Amino acid sequence: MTVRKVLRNPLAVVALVILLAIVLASVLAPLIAPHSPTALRLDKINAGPGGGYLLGGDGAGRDILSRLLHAGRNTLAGALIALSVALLLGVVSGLLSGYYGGLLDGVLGWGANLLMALPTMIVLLALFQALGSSIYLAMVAFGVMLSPGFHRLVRGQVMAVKHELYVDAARVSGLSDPRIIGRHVLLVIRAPIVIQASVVAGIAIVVQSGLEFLGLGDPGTPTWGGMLQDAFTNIYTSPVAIWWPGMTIALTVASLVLLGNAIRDVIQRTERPRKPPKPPTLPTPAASRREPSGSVADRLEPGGSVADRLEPGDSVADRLEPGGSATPCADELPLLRITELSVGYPSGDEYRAVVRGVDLDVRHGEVMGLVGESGSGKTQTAFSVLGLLSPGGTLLGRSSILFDGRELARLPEAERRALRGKRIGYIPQEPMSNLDPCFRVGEQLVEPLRFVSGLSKQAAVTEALHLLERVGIPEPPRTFAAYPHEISGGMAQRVLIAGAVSGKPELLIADEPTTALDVTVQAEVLDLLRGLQTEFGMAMLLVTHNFGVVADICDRVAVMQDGRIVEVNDVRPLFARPRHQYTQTLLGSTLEDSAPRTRLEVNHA
Ligand SMILES: Nc1ncnc2c1ncn2[C@@H]1O[C@H](COP(=O)(O)OP(=O)(O)OP(=O)(O)O)[C@@H](O)[C@H]1O
Repeated sequence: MTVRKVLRNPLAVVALVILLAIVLASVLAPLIAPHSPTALRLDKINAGPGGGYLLGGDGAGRDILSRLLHAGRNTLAGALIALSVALLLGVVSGLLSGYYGGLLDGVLGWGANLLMALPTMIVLLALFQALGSSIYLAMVAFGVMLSPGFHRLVRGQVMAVKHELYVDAARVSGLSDPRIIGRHVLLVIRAPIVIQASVVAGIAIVVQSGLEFLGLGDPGTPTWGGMLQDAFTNIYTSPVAIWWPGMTIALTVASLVLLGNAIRDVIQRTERPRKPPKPPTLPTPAASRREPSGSVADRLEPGGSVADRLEPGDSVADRLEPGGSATPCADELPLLRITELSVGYPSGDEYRAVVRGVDLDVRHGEVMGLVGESGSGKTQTAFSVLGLLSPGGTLLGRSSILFDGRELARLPEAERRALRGKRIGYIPQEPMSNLDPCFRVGEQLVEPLRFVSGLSKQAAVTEALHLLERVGIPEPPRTFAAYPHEISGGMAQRVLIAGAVSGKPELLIADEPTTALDVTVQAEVLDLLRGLQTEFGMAMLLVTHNFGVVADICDRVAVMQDGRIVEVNDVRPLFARPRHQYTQTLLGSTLEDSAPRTRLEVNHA
């Protein structure tokens, strides 16, 4: 597909043809060169074209055409060596620096700066002096000297994309760092790498030829630079001879840069195919591992949706049916026990605590709401459980997060990653930004199913289609084959919900899962979440600032203010008799904002 798009650019086609012709002619030199590159004929010294020498003879009476072809092999091989070394060192070190940062970034950055500070030409001349006249060795050294350019470019690009939500989403789904770097990061930054690579290849040819023009390099090996030197020496006797190596070098370098530009343009173009390829067919229920449990549409009978249940005259407390709270017996060990959780970020010489001594239990199979105004620390609490605090964020003091009896606060990253996506699922706030725009929806579901849940490719596709159907996507195969920009926000959130429950987690963390959606879709998504939670028996920690959402879906609720939890209670008594002044104020202000809720009994309780 990319090749076809590149070929639509006429300049790129010309560049490609020239480059291919030069490379092919060089590679096939032993077969197509009319003479040996070293054969001498005294009568052809500085001779013009003719007499079997198509481009004439050089200062020693050798066939210029044959030498030009053989020289191409050596010069292009030298450039390839320099480019490979620069790419390998620069791209790998840039990826590691940008992705991991910290000390590694410091050390690699220092190395890159040191290399950049060295005068390239002088280092290469010293190398020729010390190691002899091998141009290939010089090109290895030149590649090392060029690698900081790639390092800086890649590091900057990685730093720009590594905090994209879809990279976080890949991390939350439990994918390993090498996989995230290779698939979600490297793929996005390949365009600038391509253009830089074409420029570096051109520079390598020019520098190599320059060194040979100065008389360095092996005089016995034909090269374009060596030919330039010979022609320059005889410029008054045979002025045309300098054209051939000069033109060849200029054409090769120009073609490389033009082609690199065209490929970059194609890669960068965000345009997606209008018509997606034939989507996979939905397997029959009999072939599936799980019985499809009916679409959301089936389950949303008239009056059955959350939206339908919200009558303007209803109070929130009324909507909570007696017995709706699934409070397990008190002595059961909770699935998640957070104690004395404090999270701090560096501020000057000390840490500024944004979560301060939070104690919170989430029991097996219950939905725990975490509410509070913006900035109260809800997301930081949830991210502490996921192990995904922003850089600099640290658990302070005696923070403890026990998940199913395991201490997460001190768990090595590899073991934490094994929990994410599998035993702890996550649904983010902004559905669109959490899907990688470069991949089809289906691929983004299949990937964690294969690499986190260990399914075969076919089984993962089957499972992904069933998940899409389960979360109420009307035509799963079509959505499976669509790119994120081709689906609506509500559909994207359903896709992310499908991804979050794909590992059948015991705990689902949802951070404002309905905030970015319009009201009707919000209600459907809440219905879906409740349905999935009941079906899979998952516990859920639901971060929200919306008491309506709490009333609809939560069993218990914890209220956060300024990094602390000020009140925890079952939903019904909390709405009926809020104990803490802050809860009363928050509840009051929420009710004032919302017309249907202004007549709630709790407002006057
Ligand atoms: N990377 C960071 N560096 C420093 N402080 C941060 C960082 N991320 C969050 N904070 C601070 O942590 C506090 C709590 O943020 P958090 O995102 O948990 O709030 P929240 O209750 O989830 O609010 P919202 O609903 O707006 O997301 C805020 O004061 C915020 O400024």
